[in-house]
Amino acid sequence: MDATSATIANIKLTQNALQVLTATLHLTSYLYPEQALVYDGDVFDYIVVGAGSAGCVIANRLTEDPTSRVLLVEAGGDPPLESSLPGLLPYLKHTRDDWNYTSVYDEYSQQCHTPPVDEITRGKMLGGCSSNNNMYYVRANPYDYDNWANIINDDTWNYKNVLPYFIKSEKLQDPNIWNTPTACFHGKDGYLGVTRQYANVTNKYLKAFSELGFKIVFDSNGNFTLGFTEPMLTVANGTRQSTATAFLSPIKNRRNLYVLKNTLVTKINFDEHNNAVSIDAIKENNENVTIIAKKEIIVSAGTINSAQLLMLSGIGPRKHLEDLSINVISDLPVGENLQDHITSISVYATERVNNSQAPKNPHTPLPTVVGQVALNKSQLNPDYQTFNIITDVDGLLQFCAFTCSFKNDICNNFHKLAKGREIMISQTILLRPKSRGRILLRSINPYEYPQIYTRHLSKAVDLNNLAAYIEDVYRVMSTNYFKEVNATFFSLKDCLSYKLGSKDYWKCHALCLATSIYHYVGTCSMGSVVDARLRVFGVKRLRVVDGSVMPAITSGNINAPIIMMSEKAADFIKSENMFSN
Ligand SMILES: Cc1cc2nc3c(=O)[nH]c(=O)nc-3n(C[C@H](O)[C@H](O)[C@H](O)COP(=O)(O)OP(=O)(O)OC[C@H]3O[C@@H](n4cnc5c(N)ncnc54)[C@H](O)[C@@H]3O)c2cc1C
Repeated sequence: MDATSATIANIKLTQNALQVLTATLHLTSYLYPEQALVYDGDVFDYIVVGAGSAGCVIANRLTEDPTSRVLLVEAGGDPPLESSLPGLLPYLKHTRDDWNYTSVYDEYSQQCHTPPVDEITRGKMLGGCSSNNNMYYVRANPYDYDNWANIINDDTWNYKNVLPYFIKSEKLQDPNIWNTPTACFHGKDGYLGVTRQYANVTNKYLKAFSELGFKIVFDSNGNFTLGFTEPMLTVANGTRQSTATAFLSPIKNRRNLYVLKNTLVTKINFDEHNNAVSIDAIKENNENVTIIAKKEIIVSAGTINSAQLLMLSGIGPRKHLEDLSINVISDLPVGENLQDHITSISVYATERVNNSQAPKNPHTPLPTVVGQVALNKSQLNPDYQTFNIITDVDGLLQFCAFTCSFKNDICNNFHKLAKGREIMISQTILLRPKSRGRILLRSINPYEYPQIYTRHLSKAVDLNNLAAYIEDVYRVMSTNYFKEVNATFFSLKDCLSYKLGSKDYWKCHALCLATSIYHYVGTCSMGSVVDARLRVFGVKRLRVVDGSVMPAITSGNINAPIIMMSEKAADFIKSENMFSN
């Protein structure tokens, strides 16, 4: 068996062992709300569909009013132990807590992967993708929110109006940032625990990037974010702060909160005035139920599933719905405008190390150096982001073979070169892609996965930019530290028909080692599917609140922005329903 196949087999063994442990000992269930007893015809004030990053926040905030009965329905169950422990992150992919979607084959963008399609990991559990994401806490740039305000021609979402909601959600646990001028950008009374990483091993890499002229910033979520630093994380007290842990655990005994797990919502029903009045769902015992919402239904099923559920319910492009004999309630471009952040991987070996190291601490993610870079030095918003993970040969192999599913020959070659060296896995992320994908239903069966056309790098400008950005990071090879340790850059055999360092080489490299970082947004965009208060056009009492409503992807990781949006949406819902009963 080659090194790559052996690594995959080991990961699968460990995954199985962890899943059996969690399932038989119910190791995590005490942390989360109990399964609610809900029956056909039951009535609630609000129904929230999907307990992911957004849904948990909404359910928390709506149940602050003790007179509101809120039902939160989730297709998955409680997050397993390996979700709580940040260091066990690599074991979460391809489990029963992952929707395990794949994209439609595009003959172009995933040719160095096995299989040659996007594997689209999505959390299927309380907390959704916040329970299996990489935990980077990034608010993005003021430019992003001012851009949203321009696109929708409404100041509701400009930076000035969103900043208070980032602060509201946050519980920053970092004594150093509290003593800096950027403290005013942070919150201490929110639910979401946030810490900054401190790892000595990153110092020499930070020094190398600063030698290239990049600023070293201390607080990556302050007012000036361009430069290099160690990341902020949704980790506190050694535990992942998914929205399930942060927003549901502390309120699990609220009497007006009902959480129905392992239940798939299959349709939203409307009355003759186009009011959303109830949901159809299939419970874990396969019982079909219809549950009534007196005030509102909030769809927070994520960028893929919210689009699917709306279309199954008659909200979507008329022609597509009619082709499937779905009665059209509102003709809207649901499923279009799919956006994502694509990264390309570069690998550098630095100093010689003894790779037979002690087991890693399960409470901490791997040390990382993060950069946000604008090629044009007068620009204030970044063109690319780079996560440089410091690891060893085993970490590299796991990342290459399992996390990214690159082909065996690529990973085996990396393995050969990496033995006995410290490794920097550099992910370079195209922050504002021009390529757009879309989602279409495959059938009217709610269990059948939709067709996901990611269309990554389908616009030539995206590949050109990505190639330029990895070339920019490659300059690190010229720094003192990289020279001192005789660093090696792992060039790709598949691209060596081009001269290493040429534009064509970088394009070939960028395309081959391109992989999604799972930041799917945009399929129920503000301005085209929902209004600025996230109400679905053409119907009443129905809102979408999750990543799908972003009109343009933000220039950074999207979990913190989605939590911010949910905090803000909860205020919209409360204020609009204040006097209804
Ligand atoms: C592997 C990975 C790594 C990532 N890393 C980072 C990172 O480091 N930092 C960052 O900021 N972002 C990261 N992201 C992105 C970010 O976590 C997600 O974009 C965000 O969590 C999505 O939130 P959401 O509320 O839109 O949807 P989700 O969190 O996906 O929530 C949707 C929920 O709805 C449920 N659901 C769906 N359909 C139904 C239905 N019909 N009935 C009932 N329930 C349903 C789902 O099971 C899920 O729990 C990552 C994502 C992934 C997958």
